[in-house]
Parts: sequence; C-alpha cells; structure tokens
Amino acid sequence: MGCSKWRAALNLGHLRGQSARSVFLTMIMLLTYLFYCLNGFCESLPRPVHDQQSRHVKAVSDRRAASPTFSASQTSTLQEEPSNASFGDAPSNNMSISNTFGSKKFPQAIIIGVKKGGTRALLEFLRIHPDVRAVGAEPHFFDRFYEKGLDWYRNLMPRTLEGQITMEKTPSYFITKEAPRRVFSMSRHTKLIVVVRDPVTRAVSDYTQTLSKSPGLLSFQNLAFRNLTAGLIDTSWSAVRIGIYSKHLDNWLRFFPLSRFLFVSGERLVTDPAGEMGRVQDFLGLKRVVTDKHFYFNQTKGFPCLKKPEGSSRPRCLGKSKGRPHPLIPPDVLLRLRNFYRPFNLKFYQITGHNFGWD
Ligand SMILES: Nc1ncnc2c1ncn2[C@@H]1O[C@H](COP(=O)(O)OS(=O)(=O)O)[C@@H](OP(=O)(O)O)[C@H]1O
Repeated sequence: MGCSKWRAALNLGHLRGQSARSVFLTMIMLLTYLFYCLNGFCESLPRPVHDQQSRHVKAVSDRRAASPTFSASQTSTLQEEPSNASFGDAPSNNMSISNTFGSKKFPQAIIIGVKKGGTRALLEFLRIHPDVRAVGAEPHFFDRFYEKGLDWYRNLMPRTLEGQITMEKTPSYFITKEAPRRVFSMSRHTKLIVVVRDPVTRAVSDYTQTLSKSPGLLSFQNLAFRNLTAGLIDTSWSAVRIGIYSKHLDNWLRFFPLSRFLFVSGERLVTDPAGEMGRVQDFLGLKRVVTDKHFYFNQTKGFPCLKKPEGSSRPRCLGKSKGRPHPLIPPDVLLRLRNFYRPFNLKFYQITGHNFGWD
C-alpha cells in the first residue's frame, strides 16, 4: 500500500514539475518577444503614414531619452549631412535615433517620380534586397508635409542596420517646384530615381485612375484638349503636364547634377524587370541580389510578379490598381498627344543621354 501511494505521489510530482517547466518556458518566450518588440523589430511590415504619424508623439519622447549618436554605419557615398542648418530644430547632420537594433535615418535614395511610371513596382522589387529598407506608404514630405519638419520625416523611416539603405517613394516630388531645393537642403548627396514611361500612355493611365474614382468624369479628349477641333492641348491638366519630363527635370537640375539621377524605363521594368533592377542596384551601390530568379510572368495579370516578396514566402503580384486595363482612346487623339510630346521627349533624351524609344 505504502509503495503504491509513493508511486502516485511521484507521478503527480513529475506532472507538476512538467507544468512548472512549461510555464517557465512560456514566460521566457513572452519576455523575449516583448524585448524584441520594444526594440522595433515588430515593425517590419509597412504601416499607413497616418498610423506612423500617431506614433510620432511616442518617438519624440523616445528621442529625448536616447542620446543621438552619429551613424557610422553608412558607406561614404551614402552617408549624409543636411547642408542647410536653417531648419529651426532640424538636426545638423544625419544623426540617428539609435538603439541596439538599428536607427532611423534620412533616405539616402528617393524614388521621386513619375506618377504612374511604375514606381510601386520598383519599390516592391527593391524591398526584396536585404540591404534596402523602405517606407511602404508615400510620405509626401517634400510636397505636402514639409512644415512638419525633418524630425517628423526621419521618424517615418524604418530602422536600418549597418550597410542598409533607407528609401521612400513619392512620385509627386518630380513635379513639385519646391521639392528639389528641399531635398537638397536635407542632403545634396541624395540619390534620385525617376521611373519614366511613355508620356502618352502615362497620361491615359493617370486618367484611368481618376476615372476609377469619379465614374462621371469627362472623356479623355475633353480633358486633354483646350479646343478639340483646333487640337490645342490643355497643358494645365495634370495628366498632360506631368508628362513634360524635360521641364520638370530642368527644375531638379538647378540643384542636383545629372550623376545623382537614375532614369528607369517604366516599359523595361515590365518587359525586363531583372535587367532594370540590375541598373538600379548598381546605381545604389548594392550587390546584385535581385535577379531574374525573383520574377515570374503572371499570364492572368499580364505583368511580372514576385516569387517571394518581402516578408512572405508566397508569390505575389501588385494590387488591382496596378496594371489595370485602360479605356480605349481614339487613335487620332493619341496621335495629336504624341506629336505634342515629341519635342519635349527629344529634349529629355538629350539631357539624360538615353533614348527611351517613345517616338
Ligand atoms: N509588375 C508590375 N505590376 C503591375 N503594374 C506594373 C508593374 N510594373 C510596372 N507597372 C506599371 O505601374 C503602373 C503604376 O505606376 P505607379 O506605381 O508609379 O503608380 S502611382 O503613381 O504610384 O499611382 C501601372 O500602370 P497601369 O498599367 O496604368 O495600371 C503599371 O503599368
């Protein structure tokens, strides 16, 4: 009898010991996760900018607690210093808000345009690269939110580790008059990427987007022409104006040398994404990690898609608003528009030293 009681007691003790061990292990796991999150590693997925704005308040208090350390993590070409100290409380160099797991830095490279050029595709393709970290949403700092200040802007950026490049894309920067001066003030060394696409197709794509939001919109030709019978193009319509690339580029060239730009062909980004990504990675001083192994052509979508996008192990194409069918525009309307753009295109080819083949 004594023996069986002891055996039962021993079994129970064994069970209690096991459950205590699993509670202990769970606690350890929870604590590790908590520590991991506190250090910003739960933030790897892109958040809407507004969400990030609300976190700004917390970040300001974080910053007060953390002593800023100069980031020696970047290579010499990518290490930046804002050249203009006139921004009220703006930092005098790219001091980083650092912790053990990286720090937030100003972007060393920005995709500044053009709207409907293929900017989202380029950013998503770049994000596969382990040395690139980018904001998912468009920050619109240099056009809409400039008064919020550089600290606000930097705080939107993801944390980067040594050797990683911070990036963002906001296609409207390319046509914003004040943007070149503002970007220059942040850093004269910022690398500028412009994805350009045939301005006629781009205009139709732009129109398609507006039409999807306002179904009662006037026809393309009604908006594109000041006088339809005389064939006078309405350059005040943004869908037309954005495509005058040479004019917008002139504005940027007053601040940045041509060597600071990379012009990516929106057409080649579709027909040869790996080839175009090779040029982009070279320009950014990155190892050519993103190659043809990362892409496959999705027949249904009619566009290249990623085999393994950032943070996922499954293939993924861009959303429905990217690569959607365009309404049919009368050929004579397109021809007139093409004739309108020709001299501007030629000037653009001349400046950039690259014939994009739109004419
Ligand atoms: N891989 C892939 N998948 C889908 N779409 C692709 C891709 N590569 C380039 N494109 C072209 O990108 C066009 C949208 O350009 P943007 O991303 O610059 O648009 S936006 O300015 O951010 O709204 C979009 O324009 P539309 O075809 O008019 O929808 C596409 O032609």
